Amino acid sequence: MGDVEIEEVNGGVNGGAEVQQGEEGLGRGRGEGNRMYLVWEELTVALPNFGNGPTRRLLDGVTGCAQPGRIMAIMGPSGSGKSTLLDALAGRLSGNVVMTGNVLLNGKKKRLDYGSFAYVTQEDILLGTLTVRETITYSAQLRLPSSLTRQDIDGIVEGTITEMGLQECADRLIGNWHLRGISGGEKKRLSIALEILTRPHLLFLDEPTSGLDSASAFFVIQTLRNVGRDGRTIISAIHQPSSEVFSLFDDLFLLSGGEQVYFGEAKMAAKFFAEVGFPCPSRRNPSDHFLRCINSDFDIVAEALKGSNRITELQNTLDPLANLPTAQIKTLLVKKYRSSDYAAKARARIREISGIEGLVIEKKHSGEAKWLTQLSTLTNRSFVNMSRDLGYYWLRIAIYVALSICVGSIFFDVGTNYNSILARGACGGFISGFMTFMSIGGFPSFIEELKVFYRERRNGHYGVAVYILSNFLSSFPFLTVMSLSTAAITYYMVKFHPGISHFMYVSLDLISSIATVESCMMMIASLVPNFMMGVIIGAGYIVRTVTLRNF
Ligand SMILES: Nc1ncnc2c1ncn2[C@@H]1O[C@H](COP(=O)(O)OP(=O)(O)OP(=O)(O)O)[C@@H](O)[C@H]1O
Repeated sequence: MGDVEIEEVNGGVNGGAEVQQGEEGLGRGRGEGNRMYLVWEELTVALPNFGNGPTRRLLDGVTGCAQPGRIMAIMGPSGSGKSTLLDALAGRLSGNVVMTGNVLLNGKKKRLDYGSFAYVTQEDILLGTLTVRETITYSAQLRLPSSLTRQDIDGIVEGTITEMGLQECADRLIGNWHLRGISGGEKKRLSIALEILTRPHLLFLDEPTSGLDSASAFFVIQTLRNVGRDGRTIISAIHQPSSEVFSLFDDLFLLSGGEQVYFGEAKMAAKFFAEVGFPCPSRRNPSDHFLRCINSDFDIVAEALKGSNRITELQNTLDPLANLPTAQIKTLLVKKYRSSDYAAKARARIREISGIEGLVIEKKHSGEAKWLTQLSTLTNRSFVNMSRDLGYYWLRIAIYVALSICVGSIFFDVGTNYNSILARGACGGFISGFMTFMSIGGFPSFIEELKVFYRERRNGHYGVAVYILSNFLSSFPFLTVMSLSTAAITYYMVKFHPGISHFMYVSLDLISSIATVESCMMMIASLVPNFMMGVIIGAGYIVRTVTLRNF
């Protein structure tokens, strides 16, 4: 695939001009500003087994580097450690693994801050109740500088929609458990669009083409390549790209079982394989060939099937791989690579990059949108999500109304004499208790929103405080409607007589009317998960800091 075609497509994206205009608005010209050189040396990630057998190495002393203006593919069979490598570089490893080795950013051993890079995860974590355009617009409002006008932001949003080929589905809902929405491939492209929106200087992508057809995969990687040309550093784990897609990558990092099989220029990988004795047949996709050489997961099956007609037939087509188990091929490749010119070249490149100093690592756009803008955007987004998600509040409101009618019927016109005091107390206790416990009904939707919060927080889109406050504000109208409707119905059924002078009646009636009481209870119930989340995140920070210091 030649560069001519790439230029043509690039020029054809009319949104590109708008994005460029937006970027100038951000004060970033082509190739200017924050350049990120990333080096990793002897990186090992181990999973301690705490007494039950040996420690498992998920990555085994891998070394490589990524440069601005270049796009790197991390390839390998399933389970070879691609996501683990991305997580290790981005400082996102989970707490149960131990990392050793160096990760240098612009020559310094430095942990990547929230907001200094973007990460597109393998799983698409989105709010299903929003449309594609709304999702990108809210994200732009949250992160782009408040100094940009509404038209500038709209221009950037439309440009990104066009770049990712999302025009057709721009006004369709993403979809959730009760709404059929956009396809898996469209969700994937939307996830990428959200992260390239602000043109991050360092971008990690975990399998950005999974679920995409070959044409979409080509356009997505081509867009990333165009983004990279502006001096951005792009690292992407990828599963078996087509030969056209493979040709778009500048560098290749090949992993198998956590071991480094190759690191260097992507176009030289085929030459390396040929030199070791495994040339890529002329009509085979090079990435297919590499993976077939190093995927040893099915050696046992192949051994068991040896001799059968089918496998012999298959073996003939696979020549020269036919007579060697892939575990041996992999070991040979790993050994040969270490002593090869490609490894020497890579080491020289790494030494050169490690010496680069003095480049400032600034945060991406975090904090560039004003706190108040973030608060109003998040509140607005959360309110729209709550009002469109049946499970968040509407189902509960319906249940509360039905319940108030039932309870009101039981205690209908219970009277105001001495004997009704206990009945009124029971009614109040039942309603307030039920309302409090039913708040758990909103949890599944809340958890979905929480996942989006985690993704955005880890990419530095906004802070914890602004999220908690926005969540509280957006839920306020629903809690009020819920409490007042329940109170009003029960109130009417039980028949409150405000003229009665007996203090006991008045106070018990007040409880049974519950407007104030459950409002408070519901608010507390809504605040508790938020508060607990704050505590968990705080504890996470402390544990993470202590763990990192230990390395
Ligand atoms: N935190 C962890 N705890 C336990 N095992 C882990 C952890 N992280 C990764 N692994 C294991 O390490 C191996 C490599 O996982 P990883 O997700 O990096 O592979 P991958 O190459 O990205 O695979 P795929 O292409 O299927 O996504 C897997 O066997 C996985 O189970």
